[in-house]
Amino acid sequence: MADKIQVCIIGSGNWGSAIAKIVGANATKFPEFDDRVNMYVYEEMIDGKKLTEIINTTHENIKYLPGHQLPPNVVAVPDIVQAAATADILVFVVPHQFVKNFCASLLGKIKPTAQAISLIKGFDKAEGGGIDLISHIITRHLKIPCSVLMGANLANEVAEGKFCETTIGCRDIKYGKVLKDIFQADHFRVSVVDDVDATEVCGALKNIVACGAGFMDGLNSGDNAKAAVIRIGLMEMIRFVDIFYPGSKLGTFFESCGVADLITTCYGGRNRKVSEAFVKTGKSIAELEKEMLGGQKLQGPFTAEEVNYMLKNKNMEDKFPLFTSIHKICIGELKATQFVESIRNQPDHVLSLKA
Ligand SMILES: NC(=O)C1=CN([C@@H]2O[C@H](COP(=O)(O)OP(=O)(O)OC[C@H]3O[C@@H](n4cnc5c(N)ncnc54)[C@H](O)[C@@H]3O)[C@@H](O)[C@H]2O)C=CC1
Ligand SMILES: O=C(CO)COP(=O)(O)O
Repeated sequence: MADKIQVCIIGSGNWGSAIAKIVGANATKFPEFDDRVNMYVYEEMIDGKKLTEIINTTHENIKYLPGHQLPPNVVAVPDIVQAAATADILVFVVPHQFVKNFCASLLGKIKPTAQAISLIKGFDKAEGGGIDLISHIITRHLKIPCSVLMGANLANEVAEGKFCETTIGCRDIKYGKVLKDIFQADHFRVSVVDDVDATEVCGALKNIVACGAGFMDGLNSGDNAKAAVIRIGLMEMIRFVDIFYPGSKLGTFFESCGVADLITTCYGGRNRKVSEAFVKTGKSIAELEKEMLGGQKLQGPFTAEEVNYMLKNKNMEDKFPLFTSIHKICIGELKATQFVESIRNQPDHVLSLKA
């Protein structure tokens, strides 16, 4: 057993639970993997019962992915160190605001040979006025390599077995093959690329654009206006990568992590849904997140804030009018009705990214 690859999933929200269905099934299907997959669950009480106990007896995460059976070899563990201690692959899938705390708990407690993969869409503020990629935070804190998996992957649809594609960004081709084995399914098709940073940045930035799409829906501005937000959003995503992650490839935007994720999130995602309600109800985003998402977390407004923190520090807000106005609308500095006006004039930009 000891020579088999052990996988641990860190996180058990909507996406964490959906991906556990695939990872759990693949762990039993391929002989190189240990059957048992530990899933770290942030413990909470539901109707007087521990969520971990509910998952381990009913094999259903009744709070974050109700109505779906997890494979019985996926074992819910409330102690993160115990869950991860012997793992060879650590799958990070928690809302991005919590990742640093989890890394701190794991420091020095994991196998030094372990590898990580982040499914987390978001950034963190870095010292000195910039932003950090989540995979870089994981690598820096835990001193292990970290790949990423990003794509047009609304969790409920993936859990229902509906077809989609995804992108794994991995610098080591041999290891990319192992990751493909543990994540790919008939309905979940994996492409592996080596453009890791751009893959991750796409996943984070599209959540900001989805808020803009939701504002347009809330304003009843029509499909053309929403399409304009998606197009301008894509251009700002490309510009962002071009400026801050030079050497990335334009082709990455045509993978699932790019255009496809942008489209699905702008139509079917939580960020879109809550942003529409924000415009229609006048309630705050935090209030609506609580009311509408049953404990699930929004990433877009935080990401908009993190990106704005960097753009402001670099005096570059005017190069990214869509990202900037979405942030300002989220924090109440700009009215949603001023959204169109704020994105009417787009800056010129000559790309240096190559296919
Ligand atoms: N849900 C989706 O359709 C997709 C989500 N993602 C990304 O995956 C990441 C995780 O998202 P989800 O699994 O959907 O999570 P979620 O949005 O369902 O969030 C709930 C999770 O947060 C945990 N949590 C709540 N409060 C906490 C606290 N104080 N400390 C630590 N953990 C706490 C809960 O235990 C639960 O596991 C995000 O970055 C998201 O953008 C990526 C693709 C699809
Ligand atoms: O990342 C997602 C789909 O790929 C989910 O987006 P939301 O967080 O907006 O639901």
